[in-house]
Amino acid sequence: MAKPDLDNPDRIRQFVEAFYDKLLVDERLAPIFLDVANVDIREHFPRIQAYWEKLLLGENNYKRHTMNIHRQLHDKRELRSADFDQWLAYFLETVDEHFAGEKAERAKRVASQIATNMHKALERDSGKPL
Ligand code: HEM
Repeated sequence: MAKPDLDNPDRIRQFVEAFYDKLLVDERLAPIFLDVANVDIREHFPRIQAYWEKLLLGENNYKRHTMNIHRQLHDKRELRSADFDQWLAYFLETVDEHFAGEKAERAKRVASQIATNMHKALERDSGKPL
């Protein structure tokens, strides 16, 4: 059967759950979420969902400063090239495992672009390759 597209809030919620199933057991990335940032998943998930609803569905219920949040995180634990590569690999893998279509392609493109830009911005701030 054809995979669904990432085109409504319920599918975005399923995507976020499947993506974090990977992130939160990865030995490189899980400690960044659980120990460094000490995230409360009950607060974090709705924010990630709202973020992707904004980028994919044009909803306007996410109004936080994602770059500054990652800058603060980076000050506590440097976010390096290998971290971004692994984060993005799980993102692309999760989309491809469960979804297909125009929004699914858009999600992968946008995530790749933002990851690249975020990494470059952190490198610029720090004045060295990360
Ligand atoms: C090395 C790669 C990344 C790591 C390890 C990472 C880790 C984290 C962590 C630990 C938080 C929680 C921060 C906190 O609450 O203090 C967070 C928040 C978030 N991340 Fe990332 N992240 C990465 C890349 C990205 C990228 C590329 C995007 C976007 C495409 C993204 C989107 C978000 C969003 C939307 C939030 C929620 C911020 C909020 O509280 O409003 N992250 N990330």
